[in-house]
Amino acid sequence: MPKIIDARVIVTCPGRNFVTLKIVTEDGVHGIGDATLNGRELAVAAYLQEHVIPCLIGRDAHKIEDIWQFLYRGAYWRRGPVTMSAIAAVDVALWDIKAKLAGLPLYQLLGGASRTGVMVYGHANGQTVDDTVAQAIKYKAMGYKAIRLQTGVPGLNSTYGVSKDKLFYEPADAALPTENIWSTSRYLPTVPELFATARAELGWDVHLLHDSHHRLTPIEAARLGKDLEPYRPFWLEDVTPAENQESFRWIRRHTTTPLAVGEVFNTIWDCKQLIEEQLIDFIRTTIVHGGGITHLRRIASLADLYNVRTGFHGATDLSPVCMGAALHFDLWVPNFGIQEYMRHTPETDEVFPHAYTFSDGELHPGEAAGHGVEIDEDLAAKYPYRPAQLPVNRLEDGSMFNW
Ligand SMILES: O=C(O)C(=O)C[C@H](O)[C@H](O)CO
Ligand SMILES: [Mg+2]
Repeated sequence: MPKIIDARVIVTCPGRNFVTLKIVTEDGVHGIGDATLNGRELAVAAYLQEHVIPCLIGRDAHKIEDIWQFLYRGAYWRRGPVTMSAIAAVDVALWDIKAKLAGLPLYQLLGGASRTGVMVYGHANGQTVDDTVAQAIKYKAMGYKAIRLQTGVPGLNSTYGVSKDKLFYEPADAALPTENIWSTSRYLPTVPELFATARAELGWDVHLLHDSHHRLTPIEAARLGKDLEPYRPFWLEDVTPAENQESFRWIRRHTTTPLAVGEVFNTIWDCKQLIEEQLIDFIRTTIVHGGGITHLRRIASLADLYNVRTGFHGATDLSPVCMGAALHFDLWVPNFGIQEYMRHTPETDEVFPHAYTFSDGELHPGEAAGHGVEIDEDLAAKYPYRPAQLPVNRLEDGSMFNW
């Protein structure tokens, strides 16, 4: 058996913080998994170091399911983003080892390729509608078949999804949370205007997406969904906070705009009702925050029964290790929808050399054995951890609000 003899956590900050777990077996094979939880990186690192790694030493690396069950079912305190990100890191590192030992790219172990490439969406954003649409035109010229549109809101100093840099977006911008101001009434009219301009300039031969980032009430979300219907969005994302899954019944009653939810979910229990009642069209929970490949397989299989497709989260805070693993999953999963792709900085790409490639609007995980992503530990050590937290939102009268 490939016995686990070592496991360690590597924290590095090549532009932003990433937490990576490396597991090593007796015969020198290693696997890596992403454990990054934006703004809470060291909580996951400590959970791994103090509570998980001691339980891994001496185990058979091939027993992925048993180790997953040990860490999830065996634990009295289950679920939650810290726990499930730690479990995901172990799970992905073990799948990486298994595929390397088999000499196969990971997607082959899942069941083989179901498609030739993974359609991704890029991020066009700008301070104004015209800026955003100009960016979207550039994305289309780069070959993207799907583009997310986010624009500044007149009267608000900053808006979710609008960045200074045009290829990267990093909201965790300070050691203590930056305070932003939010106004739903200022925001709501901007999105239909953005989509009307985008369709006029880009035409209909491209998928358009938008993220409301958990800020609307169900009835406001229903209004926005209806207003966007003429422009046929691919999806409208995270319209309301999803702790209350029943809210989506209200939205569904009013609009045919497809809904995507779930980047903040951690287990199948967070989306069970949404999927079983067919209240959503795309599930966004991804490998690193959802317990790894082993658990995402269960979520995707449940979703498939109800015509819900995958649309994995892929912002810059999900490391190239998560992206690599997600792409193997995407290439295989029967009910694939789309994959988010926000490019990493060149510094990050150098720390995490990877086999995945972009061409013609699609990513491909490559044919390297394992998930195809490595970490250069010497280079990683040159970028020490920097405290950074996500922003918070207040309404114009000072009340705390969802970010
Ligand atoms: O990419 C998205 O859709 C997001 O909503 C990005 C999130 O704000 C980000 O990943 C938080 O860490
Ligand atoms: Mg989102």
